[in-house]
Amino acid sequence: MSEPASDLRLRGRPFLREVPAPTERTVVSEPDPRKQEERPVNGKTVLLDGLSKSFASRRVLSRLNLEIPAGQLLAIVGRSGCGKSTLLRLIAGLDRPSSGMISVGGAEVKSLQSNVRLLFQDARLLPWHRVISNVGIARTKNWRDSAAAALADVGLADRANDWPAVLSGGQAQRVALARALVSRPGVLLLDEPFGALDALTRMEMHRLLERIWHEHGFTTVLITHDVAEAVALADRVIVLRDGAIALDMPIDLPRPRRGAADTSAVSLQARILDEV
Ligand SMILES: Nc1ncnc2c1ncn2[C@@H]1O[C@H](COP(=O)(O)OP(=O)(O)OP(=O)(O)O)[C@@H](O)[C@H]1O
Repeated sequence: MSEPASDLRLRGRPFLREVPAPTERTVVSEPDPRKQEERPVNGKTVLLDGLSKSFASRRVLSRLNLEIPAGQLLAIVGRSGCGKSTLLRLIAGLDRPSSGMISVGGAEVKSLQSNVRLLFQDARLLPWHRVISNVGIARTKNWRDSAAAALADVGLADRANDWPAVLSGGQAQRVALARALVSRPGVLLLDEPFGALDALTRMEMHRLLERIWHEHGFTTVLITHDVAEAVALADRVIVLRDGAIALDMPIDLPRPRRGAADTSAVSLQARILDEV
């Protein structure tokens, strides 16, 4: 089937654009609803096929089958210890399944994937490198330019020469996000990335993630304990329980979303909580 002309045009767009001078306003700006259809397709499809994982005799994940289409923002919720981080580590290639298979963009995951990036609750910046060097840590060709563009994308161009120690928690997480974006990932895996942030910073980070995800089009898997966060951000929410998928629910709310002000969001949250 031939692709729509708009898709072809957008694929030609540079992934990390030069953006106007960063300000807090740039960072928290919401996606323009008029541009909802103009999404680039840079994401990779993630496929889990009969995926199981056990540690010694304890089975944590049991024959999971799941297709995450390219560019989708999927949230995974579930009780502590249900296997969320284990699943993310398997997708990233940090660990190997006990049985079954994972593929990213059609290629089986057998080791660490260069087009998959993982973000944790703590930013994990190297304290002996300045911010720009942390972002460009892979030292690819023209790393300084691409690191500066990624920092501008998260609204921190003016902090390039700071040390990580002087950043706030939210700023450090934005630097970690820039470091993930600089390699133009096909898949971004987020393991409770906003869990340690205060409520206002968390809301800012939600809008930042939504904008960047919308503009770049990578596939995103977000792990969260926070059902409201899952419904606010995701296209689809999965509940993991007893090593299996207990609920797989699309979130069809229009973007930008209004969070607590949206009564449909609240009823979706209640349905998810019933299954957790
Ligand atoms: N390397 C390991 N060796 C042995 N057991 C492990 C290992 N990693 C995870 N587990 C076990 O697998 C189960 C799932 O752990 P996991 O960290 O994936 O849960 P989680 O859903 O992410 O929990 P939380 O929400 O508390 O972070 C737990 O019982 C944990 O003890």
